[in-house]
Amino acid sequence: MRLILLGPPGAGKGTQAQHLVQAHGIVQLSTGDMLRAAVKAGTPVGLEAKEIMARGDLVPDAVVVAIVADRIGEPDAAKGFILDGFPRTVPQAEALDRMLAERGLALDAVVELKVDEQALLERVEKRVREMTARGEPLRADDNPEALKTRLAAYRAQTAPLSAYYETKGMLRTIDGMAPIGAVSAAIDAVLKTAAGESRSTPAAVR
Ligand SMILES: Nc1ncnc2c1ncn2[C@@H]1O[C@H](COP(=O)(O)OP(=O)(O)O)[C@@H](O)[C@H]1O
Repeated sequence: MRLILLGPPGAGKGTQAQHLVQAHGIVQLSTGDMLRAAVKAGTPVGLEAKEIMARGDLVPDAVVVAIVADRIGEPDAAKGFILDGFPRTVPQAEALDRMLAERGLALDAVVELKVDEQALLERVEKRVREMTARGEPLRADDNPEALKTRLAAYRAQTAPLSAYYETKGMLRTIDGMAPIGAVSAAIDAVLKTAAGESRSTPAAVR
């Protein structure tokens, strides 16, 4: 199974990706995690991304597209993957379509978590308070200023992806304000339908 999780920062993509990893035995590919690892390791990509990420802006498309193209070719991604944080722009979505087509692969679903903005701010503030209380290091972009920039980037560059996938008939929208378990159940229900649809498609028209 190959799917995309869409939703603004704090929508619960990471939490739901964890559930999907457990339930479906597929890997979570988080471009945010990959970029943070590159920053930590001080690789050329990390050096390029560091300041951009700390501000809350988007890393250039070419950089993330190259990372994802490499990553989906790894053996552990062969059974399927959840893309978390990618694509984030229409050009990234187009690049993803091309790289999947080249490999003869297709997406099963695009799942969008809908949440209201006030709740997002509260969720991110809560995450920061909890991490601070546990003595865990904060992310460089876990501050009010960078969060504002991340939300603005989401609205301007990522929100248009809903229409992009809606037009392709792939978008499934889920209420991300429901309790965690209810959101997971709703995602599972959507994926069952998506799997049923692809099974019922005759091989000849695939
Ligand atoms: N697909 C992407 N395109 C461009 N930049 C990205 C992408 N994925 C991650 N990033 C960079 O990494 C940062 C953190 O991403 P992520 O961990 O997904 O954060 P969140 O979902 O909490 O906003 C983003 O603000 C951006 O700078």
